[in-house]
Amino acid sequence: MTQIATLSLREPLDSLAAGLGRSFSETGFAIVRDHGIAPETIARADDAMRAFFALPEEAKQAYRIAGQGGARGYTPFGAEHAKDAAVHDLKEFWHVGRELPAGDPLAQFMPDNVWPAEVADFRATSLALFAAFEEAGGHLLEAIAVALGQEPGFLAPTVAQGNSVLRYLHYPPVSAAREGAVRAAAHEDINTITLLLGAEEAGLELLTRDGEWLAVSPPEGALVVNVGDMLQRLTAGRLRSTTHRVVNPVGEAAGRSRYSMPFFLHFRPDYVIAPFGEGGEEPITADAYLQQRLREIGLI
Ligand SMILES: O=C(O)CCC(=O)C(=O)O
Ligand SMILES: [Fe+2]
Repeated sequence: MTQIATLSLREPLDSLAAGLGRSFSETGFAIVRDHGIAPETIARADDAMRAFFALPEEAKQAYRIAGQGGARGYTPFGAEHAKDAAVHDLKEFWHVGRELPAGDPLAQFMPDNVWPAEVADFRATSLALFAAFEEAGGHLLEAIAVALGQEPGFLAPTVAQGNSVLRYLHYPPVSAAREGAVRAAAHEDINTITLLLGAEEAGLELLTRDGEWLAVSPPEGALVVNVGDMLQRLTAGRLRSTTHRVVNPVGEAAGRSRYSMPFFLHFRPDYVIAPFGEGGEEPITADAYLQQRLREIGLI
């Protein structure tokens, strides 16, 4: 039976690399403990996120930014759908991006953040969580580089000033769900790697190589880490970007909201993803690839 490996970020780099490499080539996912993101930082972000989603619909809509593909601020219920899916996902979300210094040329790819005036702690706590995710992600990328037979620092320049996004996700109670719609339809993540907090609340499932859905149930506070399409492309498929979904709860849980916090760690927008290994696809910049994929999911 397929198992998702559980690893500790405090393990020596070689053993972390071996564990991640194996897990990412088998399931595309791993569970990571001791990730170093402070519980207080997570709790504060969780409070800020819940306070925002509890605002009246009109207040939230004020933070929807037209023409940006949901890159920053609020994206309402019913906007995003999985590639080729006929119905929209049952979720609303908020995106926080990197804060760039004034005049940075990468600003052409990365719009400014917006902040909800109604939630005092939102900005500070979100930026603290972004930084903590980025640090944990950097460590994971060192292990991934080693797993790929490279120096630990090999991937660091590819994500320096990367176009990473912190997503606060709210899936409302499903009693009013539309026919056939699920919280998040089967999809693959677009980015390099994803670090997810909050998946203790049931629903996340991955598709195994045998074509079976396997529930992902991390212990309290652990990270779920998965490979995205950009890393799969860079490694010519050696590391797998695995299809996953969030199914609707049944029974008593259907009346409850589900909240989660994925951090989509991205390459620099101008980084050229030139696959190493045999059978890779054409080189393409991370930004061109992102735009292509956002069109497919209805965000631009
Ligand atoms: O909410 C979750 O547990 C997963 C969300 C997800 O897969 C995504 O937003 O890409
Ligand atoms: Fe995902």
